[in-house]
Amino acid sequence: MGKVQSVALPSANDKAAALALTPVSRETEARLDRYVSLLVEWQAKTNLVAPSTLSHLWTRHVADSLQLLDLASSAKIWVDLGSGGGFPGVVLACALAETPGANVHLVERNAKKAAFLREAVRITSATATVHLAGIGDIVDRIGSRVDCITARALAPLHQLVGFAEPFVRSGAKALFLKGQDVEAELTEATKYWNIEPRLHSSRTGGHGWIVELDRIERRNPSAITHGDRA
Ligand SMILES: C[S@@+](CC[C@H](N)C(=O)[O-])C[C@H]1O[C@@H](n2cnc3c(N)ncnc32)[C@H](O)[C@@H]1O
Repeated sequence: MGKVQSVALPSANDKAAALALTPVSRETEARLDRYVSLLVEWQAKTNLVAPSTLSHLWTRHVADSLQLLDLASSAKIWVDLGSGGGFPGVVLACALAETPGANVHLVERNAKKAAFLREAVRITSATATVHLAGIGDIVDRIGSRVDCITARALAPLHQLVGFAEPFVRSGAKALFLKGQDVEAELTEATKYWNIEPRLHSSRTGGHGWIVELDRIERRNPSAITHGDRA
């Protein structure tokens, strides 16, 4: 007999706590409900989030993503790098679905995860474009009219800054969700880049930080090895 694994599903209490931290409209809540159900369904066959985080998915992942909206309240065109299971990109797309002209570009190189993202966009009717591609290949495809670029759990900060540089040079803001090692990552990043980061502590508690960047200039091009680029 095969072993039956019990999975702790997202709880109503967790959802209530998340929406108290980051309130949304009823329409957005309905879209997020559909997204979370789909994610739980797919999680059985594709690893979209760490299984240990499934029981507090709303606070750990959904609210973590939603908090970015207040830091770029007028942004309409977003690019989420390494979207994986859709954090923060699909959550942002659900919240922006009623905003005229809004679109979220979801960049993901893993075909299975990109398929999940397409299905999530379809069932939520969110306005988003899924790019099955490596980050280095999509800069030209997306074009320069980008208001905000995001990434979560993708790469060390100095690499993220490199990914974001062409967009920020054209006027976008970068918002990176980071963990407790943010100071060390900033120290490393400033070896390669002139940046003036603004740090926001995460509304969802823990040791999370959001790094906000409005300006990126390369400090010493020869210091960046080829392997740092996607
Ligand atoms: C650890 S997951 C994080 C996913 C999501 N952002 C989150 O916070 O839950 C990183 C994701 O980035 C994708 N990824 C890594 N490097 C990439 C690249 N160069 N281009 C596109 N996607 C990439 C991986 O396939 C993976 O799905």
